[in-house]
Amino acid sequence: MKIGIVGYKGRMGKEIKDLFEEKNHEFVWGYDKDGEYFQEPPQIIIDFSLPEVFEKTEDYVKKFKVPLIIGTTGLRDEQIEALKALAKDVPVVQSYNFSIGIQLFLKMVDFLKDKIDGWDIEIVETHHRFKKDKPSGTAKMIKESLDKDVPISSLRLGNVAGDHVLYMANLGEVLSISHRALSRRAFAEGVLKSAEFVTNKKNGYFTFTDVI
Ligand SMILES: NC(=O)C1=CN([C@@H]2O[C@H](COP(=O)(O)OP(=O)(O)OC[C@H]3O[C@@H](n4cnc5c(N)ncnc54)[C@H](OP(=O)(O)O)[C@@H]3O)[C@@H](O)[C@H]2O)C=CC1
Ligand SMILES: O=C(O)C1=N[C@H](C(=O)O)C[C@H](O)C1
Repeated sequence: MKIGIVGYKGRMGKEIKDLFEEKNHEFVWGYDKDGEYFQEPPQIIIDFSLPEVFEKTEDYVKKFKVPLIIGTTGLRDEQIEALKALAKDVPVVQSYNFSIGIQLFLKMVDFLKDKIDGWDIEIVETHHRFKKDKPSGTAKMIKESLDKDVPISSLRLGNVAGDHVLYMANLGEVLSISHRALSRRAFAEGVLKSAEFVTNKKNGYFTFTDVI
């Protein structure tokens, strides 16, 4: 397929471009801080950028009338609503984490959440020093799936691709679930799966849970 990437010069943008090209897809369009790269219209747009770029992405998706895969974190409630409105016309896949491991993590949380009443529960996330948002989108997803107001601690260290740990403790024991992305490739592979998933869809709002 012919792909377009918003944030194509960024860490995730480059990883996604490399993976798709390895799989014989073609990068034909991009948007980044210094403007537009245009070779030909894309058949899909992938956005890994910043919340402030969202309205540009929305305009381009409408212009090209193509599916959108969006992994940008820190989106505001009204931007999520705008995505749902967009999904009436084109397929949209939105997730704050495109790794398979975090999907399994969320399933474990779902299994545990009604069995840990009265336990101390905390989330710790660690990311590279360049990450702009805090806490991570994934930590927020984990908190949301617990249905509890749990504290999140954020560490910004070196070049860590993405670590999330959920700690649960009573007076006698500590239980934890931990996920470590060893590189950004894990997220890019989830994006590729999502792109394949939307090819036969006309419209609809999906998360990565729907994809796998
Ligand atoms: N859902 C998931 O699985 C994952 C989500 N993410 C999320 O993806 C997003 C991108 O992460 P990452 O690739 O590390 O970030 P980067 O900062 O490396 O990439 C973002 C890109 O967007 C560019 N940019 C900045 N401002 C603008 C602007 N106004 N208009 C257009 N482009 C702009 C940046 O340019 P410049 O560098 O010059 O500022 C950069 O090239 C983040 O929200 C992150 O949390 C990351 C990994 C996985
Ligand atoms: O910015 C990153 O790098 C990451 N962001 C996502 C998040 O905020 O949860 C996903 C992943 O952990 C990497």
